[in-house]
Amino acid sequence: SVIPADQSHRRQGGTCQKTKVAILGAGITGITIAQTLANASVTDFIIVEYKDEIGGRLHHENFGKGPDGKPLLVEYGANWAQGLGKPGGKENPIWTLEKKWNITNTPSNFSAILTYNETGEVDFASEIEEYENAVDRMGAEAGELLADNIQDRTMREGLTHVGWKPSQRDYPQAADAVEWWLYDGEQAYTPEETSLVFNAAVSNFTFLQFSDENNFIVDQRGHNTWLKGEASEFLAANDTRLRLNTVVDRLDYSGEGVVVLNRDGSCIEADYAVTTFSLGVLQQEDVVAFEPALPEWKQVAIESFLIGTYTKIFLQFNETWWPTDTEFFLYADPVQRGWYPIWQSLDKAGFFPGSHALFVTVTERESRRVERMTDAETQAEVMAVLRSMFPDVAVPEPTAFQYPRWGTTPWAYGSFSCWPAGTTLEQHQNLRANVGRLWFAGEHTSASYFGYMQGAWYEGRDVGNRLARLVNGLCGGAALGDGLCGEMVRYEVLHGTTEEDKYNISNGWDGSSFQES
Ligand SMILES: Cc1cc2nc3c(=O)[nH]c(=O)nc-3n(C[C@H](O)[C@H](O)[C@H](O)COP(=O)(O)OP(=O)(O)OC[C@H]3O[C@@H](n4cnc5c(N)ncnc54)[C@H](O)[C@@H]3O)c2cc1C
Repeated sequence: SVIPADQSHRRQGGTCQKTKVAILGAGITGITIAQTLANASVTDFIIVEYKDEIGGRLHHENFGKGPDGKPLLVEYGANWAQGLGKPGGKENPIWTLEKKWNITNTPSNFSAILTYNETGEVDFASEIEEYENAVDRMGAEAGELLADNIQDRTMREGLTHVGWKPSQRDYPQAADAVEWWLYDGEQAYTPEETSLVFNAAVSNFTFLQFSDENNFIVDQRGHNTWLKGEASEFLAANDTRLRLNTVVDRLDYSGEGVVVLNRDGSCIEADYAVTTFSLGVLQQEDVVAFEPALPEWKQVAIESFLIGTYTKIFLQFNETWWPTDTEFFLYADPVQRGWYPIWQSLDKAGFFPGSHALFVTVTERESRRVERMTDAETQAEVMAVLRSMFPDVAVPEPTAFQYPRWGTTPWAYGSFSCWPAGTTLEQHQNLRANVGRLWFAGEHTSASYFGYMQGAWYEGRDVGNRLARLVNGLCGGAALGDGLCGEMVRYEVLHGTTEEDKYNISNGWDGSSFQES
């Protein structure tokens, strides 16, 4: 029979360490929760982290050799501060922190782009303009759907409805490439798979509310430097409240608090626990076990939302043989949409001059495919594309070739979340809501900024504030979901938009499906 986590541990002779709040994960969300608690004088917390450092999906690796002979540090995870802010307007909190910790970065110029197909350079810049105009029209329509509580649609339908039909354009492959670059390349999913209302909204919150600027991080200390900086303001060096290299296996919330059982046999008994694990980790069967099993409304929410995979494939050469006066190269494959479409040169002023490096990005299905291939197999495909893009250049073999496999990384199982078509804000709220003393937070719980660093930061601050008020006994008589105090609202039964009496013959419904046989 299954022995409850805390008992099995006691039988091994251990005792659980007691704390008020167990923060599970030391990414942006976890560190921001701890900081918010510390600011509210709640210092009795423990942070448990799988990796050997703070940062989570702010994750870098060494690659090839930089001009100084040392390895180049490249970001496998978040690379752009997106939507910085306008003078006099609201600033993206992430941008504020990047500046505070002097993170080296450079503006990315998305209009510095050359376009290619299998025969070499071909100008299809007009497709970019056409797509961007369609997106403006689509955004206005999505706003009306939201305001009027009209049923959500897919992003594909939204684009079609305003006249963007890639397969009916003069050069469909080019239209596909442009659409992939500006949509899949941002959301890591296709327009067919994703929500019109909520993906239009997430784009507006970041790129209209803040600004449309994207700055690329090139800091050779690593992008996680700002987060480590923030942590250093409330954690001492070697602070025992930060447990690195510790994997959470099981969360038992059957009793008064939450028992966190770790793979190394240690355990923590907390008044409250908050998991900041990615949606990918939560969706994995048995990676983290919950005791008792999560309620139906929570499980359905976890199953409903999407975690995309976004793969940057890095290449380095002995020389820079590609044009140096641009930043991006967009490739329209004759057959396959999303086939090694967007290339970015790193050998540029402000990036890594003299590095002879560039990277190509793929998403979702193509990501899953390259993740299952060997480096050599992927390299052969990548080189074939480069050679068809640059037929007049004797393109040499790379001296270094490397890419992450986010879909199988055991502390992430994917890159960042996205909102599927066919669900509601209430369903998303169920992703956020606590289950008793077990809380949930992360970029995926952000309704307005999912997929972005700012989503993780805002959710961390919100849950940190709620937990601080609960621990400090400040939520007195607050009702469930009341403002910013106390537990979060949840929807145990999600109704569609169609009342039962509308399932009738005038709506084309064969009434017999609801009758007893
Ligand atoms: C490839 C890629 C590109 C991206 N590009 C951008 C970008 O350009 N701009 C942008 O704004 N955002 C970008 N993002 C998104 C951004 O990185 C995330 O939104 C943000 O970092 C998420 O922070 P988090 O704290 O919610 O989650 P995480 O960073 O995933 O933190 C969760 C932590 O939990 C830990 N953990 C997981 N399982 C366990 C376990 N069992 N036990 C203990 N610890 C565990 C993990 O190690 C991790 O440290 C990108 C992400 C990826 C992957």
